[in-house]
Amino acid sequence: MVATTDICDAHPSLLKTGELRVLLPLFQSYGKRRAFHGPIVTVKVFEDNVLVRQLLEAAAAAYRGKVLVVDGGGSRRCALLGGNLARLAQDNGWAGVVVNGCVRDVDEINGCDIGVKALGPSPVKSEKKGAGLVYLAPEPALSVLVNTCKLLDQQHRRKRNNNNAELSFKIST
Ligand SMILES: O=C([O-])CC(=O)C(=O)O
Ligand SMILES: [Mg+2]
Repeated sequence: MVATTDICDAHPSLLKTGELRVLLPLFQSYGKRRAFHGPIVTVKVFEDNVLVRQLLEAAAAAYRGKVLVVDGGGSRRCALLGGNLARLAQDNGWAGVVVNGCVRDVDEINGCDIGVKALGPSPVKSEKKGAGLVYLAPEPALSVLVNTCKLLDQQHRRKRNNNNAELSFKIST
């Protein structure tokens, strides 16, 4: 595994242009893997984790080794991932999950052989209405290293700019 520090040192120009960006040190580590990496799949939700479950339980070969980025808008009012979802992620071969939001069942998540980064714990479960968006990566070859370093935003931005890559999954309330 390449250290994220070494990636930053090797690419100062990319850091300047913003093509290489690092996570702010806001994330806590959960799960057995503190460091993990992989191409990302991004789901955007707000206080509702139905789409997160749909992705993690899909058992699709295409998701093996990938990192699920859950853009939960930074809400700390409820959890978007818990022990059951973390176990699904592990069993279906995801490398890890990054949650811009909270997790619950922390002891159960810590028993899973995946990496999870999240803002913190919340014991409160989320809504179950199924609102949100899933973004598919237009460049599946673009990998990310998730430790303290992220190419995630870059990929996320490209996806936002590419309408074809944005799949409206299900919006029903
Ligand atoms: O059901 C949820 O919202 C999250 C949860 O507790 C789990 O994954 O175990
Ligand atoms: Mg639970």
